[in-house]
Amino acid sequence: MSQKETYENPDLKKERQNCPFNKEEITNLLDGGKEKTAERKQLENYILSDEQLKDAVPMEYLSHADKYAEELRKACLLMHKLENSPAGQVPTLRALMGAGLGSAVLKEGNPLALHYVMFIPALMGQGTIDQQAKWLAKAYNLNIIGTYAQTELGHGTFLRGLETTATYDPNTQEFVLESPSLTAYKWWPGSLGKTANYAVVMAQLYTKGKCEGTHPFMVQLRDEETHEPLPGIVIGEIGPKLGMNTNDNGYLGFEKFRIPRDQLLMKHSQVLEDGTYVKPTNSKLSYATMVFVRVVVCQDVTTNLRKAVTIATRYSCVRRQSELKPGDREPQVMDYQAQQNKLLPPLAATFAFQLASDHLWNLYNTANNNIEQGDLELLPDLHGLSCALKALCSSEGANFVEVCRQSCGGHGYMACSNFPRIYGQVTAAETYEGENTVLWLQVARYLVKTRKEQTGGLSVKYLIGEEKGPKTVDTTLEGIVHLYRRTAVGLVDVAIAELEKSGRKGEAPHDAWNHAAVYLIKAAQAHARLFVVESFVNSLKVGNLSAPVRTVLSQLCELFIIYWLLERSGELFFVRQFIKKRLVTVEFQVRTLLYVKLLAAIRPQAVNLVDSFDLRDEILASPLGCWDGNVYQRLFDEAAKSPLNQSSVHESFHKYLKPLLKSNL
Ligand SMILES: CC(C)(COP(=O)(O)OP(=O)(O)OC[C@H]1O[C@@H](n2cnc3c(N)ncnc32)[C@H](O)[C@@H]1OP(=O)(O)O)[C@@H](O)C(=O)NCCC(=O)NCCSC(=O)CCCC(=O)O
Ligand SMILES: Cc1cc2nc3c(=O)[nH]c(=O)nc-3n(C[C@H](O)[C@H](O)[C@H](O)COP(=O)(O)OP(=O)(O)OC[C@H]3O[C@@H](n4cnc5c(N)ncnc54)[C@H](O)[C@@H]3O)c2cc1C
Repeated sequence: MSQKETYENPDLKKERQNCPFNKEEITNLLDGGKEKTAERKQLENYILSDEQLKDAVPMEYLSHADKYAEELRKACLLMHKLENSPAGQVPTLRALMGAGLGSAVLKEGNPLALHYVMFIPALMGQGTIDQQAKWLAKAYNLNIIGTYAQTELGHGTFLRGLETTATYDPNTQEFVLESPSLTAYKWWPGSLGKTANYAVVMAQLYTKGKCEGTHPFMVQLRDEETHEPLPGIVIGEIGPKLGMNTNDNGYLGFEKFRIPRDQLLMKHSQVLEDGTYVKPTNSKLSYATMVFVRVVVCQDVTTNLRKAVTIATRYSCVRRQSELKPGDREPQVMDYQAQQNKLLPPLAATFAFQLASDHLWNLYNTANNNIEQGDLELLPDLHGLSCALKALCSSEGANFVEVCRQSCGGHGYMACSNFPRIYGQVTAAETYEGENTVLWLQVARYLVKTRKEQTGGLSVKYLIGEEKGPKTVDTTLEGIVHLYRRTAVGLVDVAIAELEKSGRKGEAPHDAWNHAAVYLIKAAQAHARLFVVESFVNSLKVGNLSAPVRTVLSQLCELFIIYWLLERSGELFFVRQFIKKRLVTVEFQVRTLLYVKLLAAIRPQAVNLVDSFDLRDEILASPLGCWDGNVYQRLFDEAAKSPLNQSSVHESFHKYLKPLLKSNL
């Protein structure tokens, strides 16, 4: 490992003995190759050895404003470090923006994140070549810092309802930006409060008296020298949140603010000098920046989940509690089947989510290249799959992180355990970039359409034609995947039947849709799960894995697939075959037996598996999860940092408590 200490907790030491597989092989697999692992380690050494990037005191003890200033200081320093990075600028940037290395330095959130995650992608995806030539170099050189300002106080989900207007004035060849009401104020964009001086602003485009829908505009918000908001721009920060508190999410209002015509980002649609509007080939192309971020979110949630699982697994092997066998030494809590039931499914999920995210990333790149050439064929499948996996990884991820926290008992509730921050980040992803329920309904729309019209992209091919495959209990991995497929098809058919029933009752399509929402969401979720389990199973068939690694990954795969099936066993009733043959009970019993066996089989490798994630202590940032397992000493050391422990009696005792004690109430 990268950081062997002199001390090693004896229980962890024992866990690490006789590992049947080569941990490095899994590390390389997750990094994308041996060279990538070496590059990552070199980069981590380069960044994490810099004393100026370390926190003098834990962030929790700083004020809201001081936290922001401190994270901004480090974020800027990180940008300077890019120049001499041994890994090169692009890979370094990627590592610094994610939940891995970046979060070791910027624990509370990166005030520059939106610039890289959305502003630059929006310029690239929405700007013409000329516009990119004008702005991109400045953005890459950090001469300007931008954000993506779409959501408003009154509307986030319903983009057609956005109120900010951009009205073309052909006399001056300018757009006039206006926030016509309080609810029209932009509200939420990251980096907007204090950091950004530019933004891609989504506004309703009006020209020749007609509204043409929401479009992206490049807008300067602050003076490039003084950083003061420009006249006509009202700007501020929205205040503390559940997490990500140094991302300075902000608000923004426009008071008849004018920008030149060529600051409408015109790659897909244009407004000519005389005000003539030129339509895009597909009106949803202006939503493309969101698609990109949904893809990235899946990867980020997976990294965060790996951190949570590593912390909880190591701690569970150090922690001894209660009595398993009467009279014996207290066992490691990991030896309770109940604890394995908590921690091994999220451990398996980290692999499942990574493989599915890799698949999505490849689809994104292919689809995006095609779109650049004017071929939009893959767009519906990309939209459907990115919505499905973003919603699935973030919602399951947040639940799993919470289970990891609970599995650490009281100590998991400490801020220093790092669970609050990890949870704050993962649960945010349930809401931003498309609220999950709303995304499930987008997925359902695609599924219903595919099933009814019998045409659709690769991820929904199974909905076309009659399903084939075994109809009885089949305990092979393929057999279980087939069960997932039949469940997904069954749920889509039930949702369609509901829609048709409402239609026959005379309900309008929008009402029928609303009244079938429960079924539609279930169908979308079953579809997303099918995709994840299929990716997991298929990826084990290929690849150059050694036999021991293949064995442990297959066990994790099987465990994960059965775990979900048992969690959702009620949904098996939607498989027609099962209602007739009453096979659900048999399924449930057979699978539970297998599941319990797998818990026991994987338990001895839990620490070795999380070790193979190769997450440095600085990235885990938790006394509970450190490699050496010196949990209690580290918790004590953390407590010593509390400002309340800097004196034996706090001054407030004399001010408040002593008078109360003496008051004879
Ligand atoms: C929910 C929808 C999709 C609804 O849009 P709509 O125009 O009303 O569309 P509809 O009538 O339901 O569907 C019409 C059609 O448009 C398609 N479509 C919808 N979105 C896309 C897309 N992105 N790509 C490709 N196609 C898309 C749909 O599939 C429909 O297709 P169809 O008619 O069925 O063939 C949309 O409004 C939306 O995406 N809302 C979510 C808002 C969101 O994601 N905001 C993100 C703000 S930025 C942020 O949060 C950054 C955080 C980052 C950080 O802090 O790190
Ligand atoms: C940490 C964080 C960072 C963010 N960063 C940015 C940013 O950088 N830029 C930016 O522009 N925005 C940003 N946002 C805003 C974010 O994208 C929106 O909050 C998100 O899209 C959800 O929209 P909303 O807040 O309007 O929720 P609402 O849509 O009001 O959701 C409220 C409830 O209504 C339900 N609902 C809404 N519509 C439907 C429907 N059609 N059918 C069924 N149920 C429905 C939802 O499921 C939810 O339960 C950020 C948000 C957060 C939390």
